[in-house]
Amino acid sequence: QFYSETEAKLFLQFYEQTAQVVFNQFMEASWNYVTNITKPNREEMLNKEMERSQFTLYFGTRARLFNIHHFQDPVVKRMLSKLQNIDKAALPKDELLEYNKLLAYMETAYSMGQVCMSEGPCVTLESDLEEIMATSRDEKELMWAWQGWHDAVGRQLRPIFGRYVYLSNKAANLNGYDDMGDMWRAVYESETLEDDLEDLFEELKPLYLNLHAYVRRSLYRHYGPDIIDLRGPIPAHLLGNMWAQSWVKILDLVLPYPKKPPEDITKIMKGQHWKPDKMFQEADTFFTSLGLISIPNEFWKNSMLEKPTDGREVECHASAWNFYKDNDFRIKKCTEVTIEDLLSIFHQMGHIQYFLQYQNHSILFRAGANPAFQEAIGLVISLSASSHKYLLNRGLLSHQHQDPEEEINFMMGIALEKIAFIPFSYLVDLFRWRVFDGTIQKDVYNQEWWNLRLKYQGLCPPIPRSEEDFDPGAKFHVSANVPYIRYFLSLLLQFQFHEALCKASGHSGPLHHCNIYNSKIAGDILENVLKLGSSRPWPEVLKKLTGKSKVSSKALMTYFKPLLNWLVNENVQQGEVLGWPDFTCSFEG
Ligand SMILES: C[C@H](NC(=O)O)C(=O)O
Ligand SMILES: [Zn+2]
Repeated sequence: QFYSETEAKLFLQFYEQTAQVVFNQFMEASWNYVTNITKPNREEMLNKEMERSQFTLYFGTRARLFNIHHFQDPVVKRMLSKLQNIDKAALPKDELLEYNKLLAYMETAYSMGQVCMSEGPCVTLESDLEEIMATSRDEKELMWAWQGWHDAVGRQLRPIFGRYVYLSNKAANLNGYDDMGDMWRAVYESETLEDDLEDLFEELKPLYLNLHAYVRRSLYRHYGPDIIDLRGPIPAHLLGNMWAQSWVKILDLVLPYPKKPPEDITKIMKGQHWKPDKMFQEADTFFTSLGLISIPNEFWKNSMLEKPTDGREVECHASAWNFYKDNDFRIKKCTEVTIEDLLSIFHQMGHIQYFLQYQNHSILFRAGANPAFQEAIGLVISLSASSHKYLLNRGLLSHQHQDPEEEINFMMGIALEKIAFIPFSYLVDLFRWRVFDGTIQKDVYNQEWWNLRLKYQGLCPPIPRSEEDFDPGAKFHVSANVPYIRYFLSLLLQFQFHEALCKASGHSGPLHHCNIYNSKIAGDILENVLKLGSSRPWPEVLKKLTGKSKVSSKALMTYFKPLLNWLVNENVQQGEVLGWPDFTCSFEG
């Protein structure tokens, strides 16, 4: 029999009270594990995960008894429909336990990954290998670090990834989805998501192709014709980053006006004796300057802001944590004193601000309007925080103004982070969606990964890869079962938000000059959006913020227009070929 709407409301209240306790205990156990990877902590985390799943199964099954189509109250309907997706808790107990062990194995293999020299010490990803990828200009050394990491981690995931896919899809089917990719996409509540994404990517393609051609020329000048084919893809180990997803660390190689190098902000931070705490305070000050909420004291007490030096094994990949309990929000980050880490802290603090703003909502609505909103908040603030105006008035730059050439150098720096990221943030889930829907079978996982890396990013593996390897597994989010399309969408949303907030704060002039620091008007608009959590459909929330309800590439294109003009002019002068008609990798001769 079906229950009335009144009974539904009582049911949801009961859920509310019990959920906080169960979720809090699970978060505590997970936190204890990733900040101290030991067997006992792993067991405890698996236990609490099982308890949470039992809880979700109990309430999810009962939520399905309500026939919400007859209900009037939209909030009750939205809450019940969220409750009805019970994700992996739908699996039979034994398979659920196997699945949780698989997930823990994959994420731990990544976090404990290291590369050992033929004789002597082993090095970890954060920050030894990332440091090499960022600073070495020796192709052979870069090859060693790249291959070492991809072999060490990817090959551990290869044998079990097929089973992970099978169990993921079974869980998705038990929730009424075709496969896990279908379930991941459902969170965006859009029938046309995949087409919209493809359209957006096509709109951004000219920007990426021009940057790719320009950077390829610079790398050609440094590494020569044996390594770089001016009509071909770029070897993936030369871009300053283990996954070639951000190219900021090779700015020195690609600087448009090398006679006017930007000031080294990392050096200035170190000269001013910045410490991780000060970096987090800096971000907190930005948020409070907008009239938003300051981070509570618990944050400082409970967070892990630096890599421990007591020998503990930890998961270094930065993340923000909600403990569903009075003001307990934390960040886990192996912070280094660098400008990149300062901006990454703005990103993580954006998550914390969202947690703070929606903490009085029903637990079912304590999420971003969609996952891309969660990622975009911190990025919007860091767009202002990376502006010349902000850095100057915070004493991190000393040159009073930027001449047109210095401005192009500045925009190149931002482009190496944002434009380089376009194809990578798009293809990671393009790959996984096809693995989940069976288009990509496990005997061709690696070559299909590299087909996408070639097609969208114009990259090649630095050395021949085989089906012994599993290179996508060398990326955190694949090992940690974290969807990725949210980063592609947040790339666009952050510029839409930035443009709207800049306009509201009274900014005039080029978008890349805008800094919303101290703007209470901008803060007020942002607060009204963040407070909603996931209680309203995200197009409605987007319209509240920007006046439009669709994700659009327009604001990003506006921001980079001056640089695109410069790039097109430069590429025409150099007679560059856009794209990679020679689509073979250099080692293929
Ligand atoms: C962009 C994404 N950021 C994050 O995980 O916080 C990444 O690191 O790949
Ligand atoms: Zn994030």
